[in-house]
Amino acid sequence: MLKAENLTKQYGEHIALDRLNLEIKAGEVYCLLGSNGAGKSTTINIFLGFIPASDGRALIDGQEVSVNNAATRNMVAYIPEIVNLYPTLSGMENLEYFSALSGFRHTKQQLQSYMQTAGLQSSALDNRVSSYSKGMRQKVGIAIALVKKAKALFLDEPTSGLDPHASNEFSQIITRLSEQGVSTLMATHDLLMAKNLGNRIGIMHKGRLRHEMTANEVSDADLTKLYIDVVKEVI
Ligand SMILES: Nc1ncnc2c1ncn2[C@@H]1O[C@H](COP(=O)(O)OP(=O)(O)OP(=O)(O)O)[C@@H](O)[C@H]1O
Repeated sequence: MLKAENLTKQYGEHIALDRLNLEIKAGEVYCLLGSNGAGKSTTINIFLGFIPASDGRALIDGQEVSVNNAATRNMVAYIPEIVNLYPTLSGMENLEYFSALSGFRHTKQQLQSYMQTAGLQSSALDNRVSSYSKGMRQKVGIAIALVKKAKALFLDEPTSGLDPHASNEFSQIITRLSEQGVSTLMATHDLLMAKNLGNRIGIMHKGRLRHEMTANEVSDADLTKLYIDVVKEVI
């Protein structure tokens, strides 16, 4: 579903992403770990078509991503740490707006049911987004992904700053979406979350993917050690 082939991003002399090769199947949750500046957001931003690759290719469902490719953009949803919504509109109005922007027309009832699936309490639907917590904004982000029928989800440190309950709720929703075949690429600093939510884990350092593993082949302690060894360049 998602494929990176020798994906490279260079800023002048600086190589932010160095020949990344990655494949994520339908329904798979892939967690990218790595210290600040490792290249995680760069990878996500290229897949989203926000920035062009300097070399190599990013493919979504066999189609090559480019900054102007509306076809790949329509297949994806993006949830960053703080979901960008219109603060003076309500959650429902935001959902309605983003739904229309993606070319979908839904009844109010359908939109409400997407919000419900995303876990947003019905009493908050008509409140202005400026009053929403981080977790509530993310639920609207999930509802937008549902409305778009996104095939791939890109998450950039989505649970950073969420309380454990909100973070757990978020994981449950991602798991449900993955069971429905949605592929997820998530950048995170949360090793425990990567282990619990991810099917596969990659550790990046200085633009390169240094280690890849399936989540259930590694213990929490081993993952921590591996991570530290990679970022300290012991291995
Ligand atoms: N617009 C830019 N111009 C120059 N260098 C950039 C630009 N954007 C990113 N970089 C560099 O690219 C490298 C990778 O950055 P990236 O944001 O992908 O890292 P990251 O793994 O997401 O880090 P973090 O965990 O801090 O979000 C870093 O060295 C960063 O300084």
